[in-house]
Amino acid sequence: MREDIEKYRRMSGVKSDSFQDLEATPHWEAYETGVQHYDADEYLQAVARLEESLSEALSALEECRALCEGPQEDEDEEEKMQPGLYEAIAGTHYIQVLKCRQQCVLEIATKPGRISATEDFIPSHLDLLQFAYSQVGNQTLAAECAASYLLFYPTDEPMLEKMKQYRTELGEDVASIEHYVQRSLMEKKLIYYAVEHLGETFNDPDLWTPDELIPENLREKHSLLMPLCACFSAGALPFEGIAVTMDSQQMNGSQRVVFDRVLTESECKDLLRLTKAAGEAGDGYRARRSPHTPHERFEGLTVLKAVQLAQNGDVEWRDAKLLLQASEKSRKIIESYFTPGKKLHFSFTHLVCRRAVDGEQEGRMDLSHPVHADNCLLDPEGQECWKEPPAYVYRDYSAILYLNDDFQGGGLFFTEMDTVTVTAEVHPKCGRLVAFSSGKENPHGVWAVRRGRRCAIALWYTHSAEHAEQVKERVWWPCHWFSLCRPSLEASSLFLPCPGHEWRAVPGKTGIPVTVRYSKPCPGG
Ligand SMILES: O=C(O)CCC(=O)C(=O)O
Ligand SMILES: [Fe+2]
Repeated sequence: MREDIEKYRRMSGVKSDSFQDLEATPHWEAYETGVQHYDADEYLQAVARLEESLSEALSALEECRALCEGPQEDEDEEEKMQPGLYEAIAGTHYIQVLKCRQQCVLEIATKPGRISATEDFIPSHLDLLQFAYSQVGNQTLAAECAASYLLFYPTDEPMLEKMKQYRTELGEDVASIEHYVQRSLMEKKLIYYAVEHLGETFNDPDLWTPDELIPENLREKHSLLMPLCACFSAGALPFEGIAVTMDSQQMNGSQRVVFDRVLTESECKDLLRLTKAAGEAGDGYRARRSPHTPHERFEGLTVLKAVQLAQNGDVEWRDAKLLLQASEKSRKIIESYFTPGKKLHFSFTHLVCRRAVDGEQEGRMDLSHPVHADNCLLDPEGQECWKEPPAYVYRDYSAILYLNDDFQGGGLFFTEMDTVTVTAEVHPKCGRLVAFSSGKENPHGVWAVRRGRRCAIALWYTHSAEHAEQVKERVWWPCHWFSLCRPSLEASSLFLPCPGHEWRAVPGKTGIPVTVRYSKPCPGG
């Protein structure tokens, strides 16, 4: 259904107000139209709608807070110790009321029908309003919004800078936000006291809570929830000959990059040979059509399947090995470029081809892959991307390593959150690796493949060891397949020996096997 809506949205003459959200609440309705006006540089309309949204949101918040009074249900109650009188009053009742009040901000920041909240909902209103007011020449109100924003983030440099410019024109009316912030801080203080001394737990819904207020042993956990600030500079790459062809700036976005010469022509040829097996025996969609469009056939092969095929003698070992090497090489490049010092695990690896179905290309309006983000559900009207299932929310970085260019169409493109304003395009070719963060900052899609077959290795990475790709971690690969053995692979206790070859693990100091010895090299090794 989402794809259908996206298709209608692309049709000429269809406007955003042709779609009506029957579940919208007053503040959400105002917020979404406010943001749309803001994005269209219509600042006068934007301020009106965002002011309305802010005031509706604050009154929805009051209503929600009022409902926190009265008996509380505690899901964990059974497991807790029976409270004494003091704990009963302080912990079981009062702290529960405070926690409930604190959670209200999540309730109002969650769009009806969604399960996750928009981060920083109230402060982001102030940020947008501050800019919009300054654009319409109302410096006094812009200053008020900046001052209100600073109540949440008192050390925010860009806002402090703006504040300096506005200072002379500053009005006094920041009272409602000041009250909101002060009251919330008092509540947090009490809750964190209960967390430290009464064994309470608390998921702080706000990003702006000052560190000093959070007990030291909880700080790191809180900061993990903060948005990741990735490093944009290329730095030295661990592989020679690889070039950065386009960076975020050249691609008009953030956390986007294109590398060339990651594979040689002959490596592409070998991997394309493997894709033939993907068509015949892969774990894509076999003879069925693409999951995205009936005009294309989609073939896929996972790493585990490639190994199984190699074991059965259906594909060459060295081609299966090349698939693994190429994915590891890409992982290293991307880790060193975007997150130096912070481990990126494989989340999923798929060798995929999209083939135009003969005779069905006339008047195609569809895309080979509709516009989407890789770790959240895009909501173009709301200019949001919901990090909730069925999206793969744990994916942090995405990459596509292209194998060929002998087809028509099939370009990768990035858009704004509206899914229609194209900001950058990447033309696939052998050895070209495009990588980008998997979130809402990078909506992307693939133009229809109108002729021929477009093949690539699609790669997704995660920081979360918990969500690391099971296949690669389960398979014990021969060490000589890599120039450097991967600790995560070495530490694995299951492995898949090459047929007829003996494998032996040599325990390291910690008892974890660190080396793999084998009696004879694997075929193709
Ligand atoms: O093949 C491409 O260029 C992009 C594919 C993609 O975005 C995806 O599979 O999520
Ligand atoms: Fe994608």
